[in-house]
Amino acid sequence: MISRYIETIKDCKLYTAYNTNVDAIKYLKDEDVQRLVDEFDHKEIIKRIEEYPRVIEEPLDFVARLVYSIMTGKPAEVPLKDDTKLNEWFDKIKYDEERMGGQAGIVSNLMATLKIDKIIVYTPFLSKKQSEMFVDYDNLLYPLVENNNLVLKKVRECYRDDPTKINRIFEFKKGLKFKLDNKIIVANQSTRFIVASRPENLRIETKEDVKRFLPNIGELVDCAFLSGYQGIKEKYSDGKTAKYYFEKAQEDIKLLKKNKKIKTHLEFASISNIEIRKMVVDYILSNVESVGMDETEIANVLHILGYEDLSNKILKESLVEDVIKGAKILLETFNNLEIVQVHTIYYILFVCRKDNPLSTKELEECLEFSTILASTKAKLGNIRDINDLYEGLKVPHNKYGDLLKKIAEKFNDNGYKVVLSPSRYVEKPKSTVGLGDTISSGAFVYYITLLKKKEIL
Ligand SMILES: Nc1ncnc2c1ncn2[C@@H]1O[C@H](COP(=O)(O)O)[C@@H](O)[C@H]1O
Ligand SMILES: O=P(O)(O)OC[C@H]1O[C@](O)(COP(=O)(O)O)[C@@H](O)[C@@H]1O
Ligand SMILES: [Mg+2]
Repeated sequence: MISRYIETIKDCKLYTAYNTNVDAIKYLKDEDVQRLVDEFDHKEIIKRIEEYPRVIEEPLDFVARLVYSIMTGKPAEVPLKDDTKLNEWFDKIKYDEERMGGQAGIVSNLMATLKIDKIIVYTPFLSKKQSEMFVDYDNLLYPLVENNNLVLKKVRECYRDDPTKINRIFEFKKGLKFKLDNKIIVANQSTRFIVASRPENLRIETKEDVKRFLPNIGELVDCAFLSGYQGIKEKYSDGKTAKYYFEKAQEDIKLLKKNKKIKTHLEFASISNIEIRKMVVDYILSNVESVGMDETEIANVLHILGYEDLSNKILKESLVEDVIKGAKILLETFNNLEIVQVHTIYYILFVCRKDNPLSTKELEECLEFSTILASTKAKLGNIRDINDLYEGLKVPHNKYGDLLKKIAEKFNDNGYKVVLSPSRYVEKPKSTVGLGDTISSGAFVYYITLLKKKEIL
């Protein structure tokens, strides 16, 4: 089974941009969280949770949002104010591990390890340390312009004198316990809380030299996996605005598709700034063929599109029926979209129009492959070799799987194909950061290669 999956994707050629960073990971234990909350007045933490800070401007904001994430069992990402003192406060924490982070970085390493034909990755910051986070395989290349020509080189040979962007990741396990204002808080889910650094001089863009060659890069690949737009700020000190960067990002997609109609995927992320979230929808979602997101993210998009009740219901009740309704709304709203992929703890879902060239069985195969990738990464912490996937395969589908599949099948009507694969849920995951990127890219690459085999690409 695994060898068949790997054989299927081996011809795929992928472009990915924009975000890479170093994830400094702290695996939180009960006593770490207790010590952290005890540094502050518990009543102040509770008050700050109610205020729901959308940027971490001081340590109390961080503690409040982390506690909220633990209480709700929901993954979250909150940007950190670009401030030296605040960074120093976070640097005092002893992290357990450093790893490749960012959608483009994670997807590059995963696909290079799975031995797909070619990955071209572009990222605006590429320090020596960052370049060394990439796996050292010949199928993973970086675009450079030399003597006015586009050249592709191994990423590790392409580093520049750039800063290294470090995100701090706080992983917590189901059952983690601490006391807040005399109440015991227990985590009902294992997940991660991301403190995302937002350096002022990091611009989510393709620099002019490489940008000129995007149509050539598009010709060299079958598809593009794009993400990192959550890192765009509303305003920069040099007067540039989010609008400026979103217009450029939209241009990039058009340039990639100029010479060859490649398929593009947007990987959504948790975007706390509502204006930026709206711009990702207006400029990017409206230009791609595929989108991947988690349950909270689809709820947030629906909110932007004016479906407040459905959005709130998804956030509160997590019903698969509502998520499917939401996915159909996205397909109705955006003609450009051909496939919507949503991942949650219990399932991974594809919703597409009835005329999608892949059969429901083929669509299910894409999802099945991605659940194995997710369970492997959750169990081992990382995928270092194709043979690791046998570990993921040993993890059974979760106990709600049959019920969820039956519900999803009911939505397979005249207009749509709805396909669901239950997750292979790892009870005690080694880590959870990057699982969403792993699932989405696995399903997307598999989808693309099946289209390619049918000569639709
Ligand atoms: N413990 C887990 N076992 C298998 N799959 C898991 C586990 N925890 C999370 N997942 C999957 O990963 C995504 C997370 O996606 P984000 O984009 O990072 O929120 C989750 O929806 C599950 O499908
Ligand atoms: O928003 P940023 O700063 O680009 O960072 C994105 C973050 O999301 C990740 O790519 C993980 O995403 P998922 O857990 O959703 O797969 C981290 O590695 C990274 O720290
Ligand atoms: Mg994600």
